[in-house]
Amino acid sequence: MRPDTPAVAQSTALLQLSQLGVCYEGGGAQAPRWILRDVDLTVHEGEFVTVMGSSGAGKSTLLNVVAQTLAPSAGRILFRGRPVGGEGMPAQPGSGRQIGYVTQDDNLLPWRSVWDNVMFPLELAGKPSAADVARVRRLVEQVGLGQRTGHYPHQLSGGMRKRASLARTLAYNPPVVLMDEPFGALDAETRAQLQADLLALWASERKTILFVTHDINEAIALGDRVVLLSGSPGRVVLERHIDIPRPRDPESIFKAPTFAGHYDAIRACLRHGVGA
Ligand SMILES: Nc1ncnc2c1ncn2[C@@H]1O[C@H](COP(=O)(O)OP(=O)(O)OP(=O)(O)O)[C@@H](O)[C@H]1O
Repeated sequence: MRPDTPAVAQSTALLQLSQLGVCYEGGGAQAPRWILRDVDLTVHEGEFVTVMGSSGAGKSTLLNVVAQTLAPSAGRILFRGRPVGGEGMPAQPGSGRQIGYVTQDDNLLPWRSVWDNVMFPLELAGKPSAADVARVRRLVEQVGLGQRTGHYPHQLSGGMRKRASLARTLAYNPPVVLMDEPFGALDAETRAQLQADLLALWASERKTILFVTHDINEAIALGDRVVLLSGSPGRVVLERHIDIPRPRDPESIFKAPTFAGHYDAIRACLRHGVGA
């Protein structure tokens, strides 16, 4: 298999969101407000989907619903054909092994070393097996923290903290990984390196990824498909298949012959809120 290639054929629907809606109760005299409405989205096994949309379009809300930290007000989510929250599905992310969530904040425990942070979800689930420990050791190497396992979060750079957070999420081997602007606060060089490392991990770990970003270059460089939320309430207004061959180099993605077409279509849609 070529590196940086979706490991599983993208034909099996892993996640199916249909007619999904989220309505927040208004405080005091304020009326309830629909944030998302009629969101239909199918994510396939092994697919890397990047999610874009203007600020407040409901991207984090969408991830929260998929992660089950927030119950939808309408519609439903199927995971491998079964309703999320049903039998065999975890009640919360982290308590089961289906959906991992890398939030905007890394949420590393300051009193635990890198190794102990990464091992934490496995410890919560019981005594980690020798195979688990070996797997985590490999993961920590893969994210480039092999020499930092004894360091504490305050001794790490921003990029290293993101790497530790990613390794911790992958430690319990969830088939789906949700990532909410994980690289937003990093400098360009660190960001490009993390993007490349994430693509390599995605290929080797066979994950299905939903990745929120504000950066069009990042969305194109990483995604098999870019999904754009817009409107009030938010809904999917664009789904654009990214045909740029893999392996991709995020730093030079703009050199790909079809890059400009993708970029312009996404930017136009971000500006005007209609599908291109
Ligand atoms: N608990 C809540 N109660 C009421 N409104 C909320 C709540 N959480 C989020 N919202 C509102 O829902 C809308 C969508 O928020 P969300 O964080 O999903 O947007 P986003 O697209 O991720 O934005 P950003 O790009 O700025 O992170 C916003 O208007 C926000 O104020």
